[in-house]
Amino acid sequence: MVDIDTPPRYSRIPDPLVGALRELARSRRLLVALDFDGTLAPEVDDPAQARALPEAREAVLRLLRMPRTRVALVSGRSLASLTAVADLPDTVLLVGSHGIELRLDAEPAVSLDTTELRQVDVLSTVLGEVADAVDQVWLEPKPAGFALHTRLATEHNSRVAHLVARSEASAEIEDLTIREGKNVLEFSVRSTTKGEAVEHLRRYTEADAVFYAGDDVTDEDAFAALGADDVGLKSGEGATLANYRLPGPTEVARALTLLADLREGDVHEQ
Ligand SMILES: O=P(O)(O)OC[C@H]1O[C@H](O[C@H]2O[C@H](CO)[C@@H](O)[C@H](O)[C@H]2O)[C@H](O)[C@@H](O)[C@@H]1O
Repeated sequence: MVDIDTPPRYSRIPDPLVGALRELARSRRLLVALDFDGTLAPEVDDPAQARALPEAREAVLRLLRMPRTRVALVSGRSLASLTAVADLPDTVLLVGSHGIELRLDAEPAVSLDTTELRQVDVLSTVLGEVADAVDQVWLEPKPAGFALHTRLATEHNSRVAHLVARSEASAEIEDLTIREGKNVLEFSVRSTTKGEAVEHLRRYTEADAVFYAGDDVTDEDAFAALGADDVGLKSGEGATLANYRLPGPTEVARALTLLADLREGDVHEQ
């Protein structure tokens, strides 16, 4: 068994979270569901350059090799983008575009109907005009929509781009899903949430307990889907429904290492 009192490896993890992870590690079937940006990977200006911290990646790889343990990445990124930056074995379950795209032990599939395809075209035009007109604002395409990035724009330009994009896109498309994230406004012609994704993953993996870690507003839907036997961990600042919080990806990586250590001890004892 692991001696979790050994400093300094786990010293930055509060005792209540250590206790909760210890309980979680004893679950028969465990699902570890993780947001990517801001949770496994520190935020960077170019989304293509984001990478999980080495310690987080190592913990994920260890958890992936354990029996009765599944690991899922639950991201707002498109599946293609998530696959590229995550660079993990095929045994990881992937949820992209906030639940629209799934890769669960099989080939990914997402097919938009003709109305949705037309709406994506309209979005491309409307949001493309906003991105072209405002300095340092750019569009990231996704299968069912776009992310309007404003990280490098001035605060004023960012606000203007968000306002104009929101109002013009909503005027063109009824029931458009718009989500605000960190320096990003996300537009999708299909509505799903990370909460629905976690529920789906729970059923799919037949998990008795779920660990979910995330940093952004869209992760709150996932935290809301957790039950009494689950553990929700917020990475960084901001209001949250999660029952635990750590300052950022460095500490999340530490918590994942602890979970892997505890689970390794327990799965071999069971
Ligand atoms: O659900 P996530 O895995 O957290 O994905 C949310 C969005 O992440 C990416 O954008 C964010 O991270 C970028 C890289 O650090 C950063 O430059 C950007 O400002 C952040 O908003 C990604 O590009 C989006 O598609 C995701 O929806």
